Amino acid sequence: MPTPHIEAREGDFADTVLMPGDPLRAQFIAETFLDDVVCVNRVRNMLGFTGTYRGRRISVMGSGMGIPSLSIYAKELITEYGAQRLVRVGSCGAVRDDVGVNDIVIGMGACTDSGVNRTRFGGHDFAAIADFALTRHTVDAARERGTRVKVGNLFSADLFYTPDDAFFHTLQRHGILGVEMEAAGLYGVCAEFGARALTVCTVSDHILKHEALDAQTRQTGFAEMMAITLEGLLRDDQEPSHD
Ligand SMILES: O=P(O)(O)O[C@H]1O[C@H](CO)[C@@H](O)[C@H]1O
Ligand SMILES: O=c1cc[nH]c(=O)[nH]1
Repeated sequence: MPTPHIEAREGDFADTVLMPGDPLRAQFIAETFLDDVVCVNRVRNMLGFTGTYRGRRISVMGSGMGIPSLSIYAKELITEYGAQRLVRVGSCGAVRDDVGVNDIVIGMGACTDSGVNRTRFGGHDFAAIADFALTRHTVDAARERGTRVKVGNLFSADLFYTPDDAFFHTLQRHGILGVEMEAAGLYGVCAEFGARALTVCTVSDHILKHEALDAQTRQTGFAEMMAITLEGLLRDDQEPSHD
């Protein structure tokens, strides 16, 4: 059962795993939002925890940065530990005028410059999309809390330091809500191995306006994103249809 990257034993993970990029954010989420928390992975310091949220067993584990790192963990969580729902809870950069720092965006789809989904999909374009019911339940949870979220396309970049700034204007023109580095990979892995996926991000910086949150806030400052994600999962438990 343990893999080269995860030391947990069978049953240590819940069927639902939250995946921030930052393992210290995973620890913060576990300690802040979950009860009865147990640490289930320390390999490579990619911290993983299992606890309960309002009585519902939930795990949280870092994915690392970028699609290759996330793909290893997501695949193993599904095929070795039985994960059925993987929700990335990340940070992203904005390019649109109407998306600002601290806004919450939900990745209904994710474009990418990565080749991983073509590799797994016979060389063809793969439409990397979130699970619809999970998306709907999270949006409903946000509405009930009075929290505004934007739902649409993310862009999952291989390079954090994009060599050509003009590309950000292309992303803006195409309505991209946020630039991050994992969602398209998560959606591809979950499609291939049969799990349901969603990405919820808090905007940590505006790339074109040169505004940014500091590293500490990216580690511990995303409470509202966590609240709507966790409440969305409880709603999804009550109506788990794949509509
Ligand atoms: O804050 P996280 O969840 O790591 O997400 C974003 O931050 C990292 C880059 O700084 C990338 O992983 C990107 O996707
Ligand atoms: O990947 C990321 C994350 C936050 N901000 C960015 O510009 N890119």
